[in-house]
Amino acid sequence: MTLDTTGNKAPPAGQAGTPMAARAAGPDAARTGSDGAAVSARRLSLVYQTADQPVHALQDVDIDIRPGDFVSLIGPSGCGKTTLLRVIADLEQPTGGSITVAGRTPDEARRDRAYGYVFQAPALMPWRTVERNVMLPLELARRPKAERQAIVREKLALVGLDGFARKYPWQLSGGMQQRASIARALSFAPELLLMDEPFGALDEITRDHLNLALNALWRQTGLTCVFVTHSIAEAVFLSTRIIVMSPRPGKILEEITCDLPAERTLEMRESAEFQRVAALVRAGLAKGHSYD
Ligand SMILES: Nc1ncnc2c1ncn2[C@@H]1O[C@H](COP(=O)(O)OP(=O)(O)OP(=O)(O)O)[C@@H](O)[C@H]1O
Repeated sequence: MTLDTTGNKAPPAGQAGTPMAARAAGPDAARTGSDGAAVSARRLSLVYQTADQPVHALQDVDIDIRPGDFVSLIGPSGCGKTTLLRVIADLEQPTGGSITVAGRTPDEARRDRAYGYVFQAPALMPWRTVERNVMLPLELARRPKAERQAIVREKLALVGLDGFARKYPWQLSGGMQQRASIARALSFAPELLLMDEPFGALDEITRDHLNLALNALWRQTGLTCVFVTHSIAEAVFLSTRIIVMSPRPGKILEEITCDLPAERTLEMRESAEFQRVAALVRAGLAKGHSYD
């Protein structure tokens, strides 16, 4: 199965390639909390202490993300999108409220390698080939060589990079580099994929391709995705739910459901339903601007 634009290829042996419903019911099912949530937060707050004054990056955030959801976080700069992602990933400690990641603390989820994290910049090591970049977390975890090689082959195929394993990052386009960083984030077969504006630096055509490819990957694997973006079109295209945030303090302003069919096509962007959801997101963002 590749991270292609059709989502219709057969999965290689051992890859979780069943449709989401089947995966959720099977032995491979994503682990969830007792309430069934992939991520659950109550009155989550985070105040950064700075030399000037405290920064309320998150205030009283309630969130419930179900397994298999594709949730986008959208909002103006400084509304706490990255902070929320980093709290889920145990990279920041909340100063108030509670959060669980598949029923665990973020610290436990990190130790269990329950999530993969994709940054805006691919952050690949230029002196390592693509396969050795994807392999790095497995090397650090001292996984046996044969196992590492099999996983890397599988993940590179999943993101449509088979044939590029021996290339160096600088020999790849920006979109391909980001595919490699997604493959690396998937190396421990996480149940949750956290992505912080992964396609923000790409040109529009490449971004369209990556959006189609990510939609196919999500449908094929049943991963739960939390995706930060500034683009209304990208949020609507990818998501089952869009969370609109506003700054000072960072808060959730609106949650908008996107009921488009799971398989998204570029043509769908012209549809009345797509436009309707985009208008709701735009209106939500406009409300947030009244904070300025
Ligand atoms: N380490 C830090 N120390 C102090 N303040 C911080 C720190 N990290 C973020 N902030 C502040 O917290 C607020 C939320 O930042 P955050 O990066 O989460 O927002 P964001 O919505 O992701 O913004 P952007 O869209 O620009 O990436 C901002 O006011 C930011 O300046």
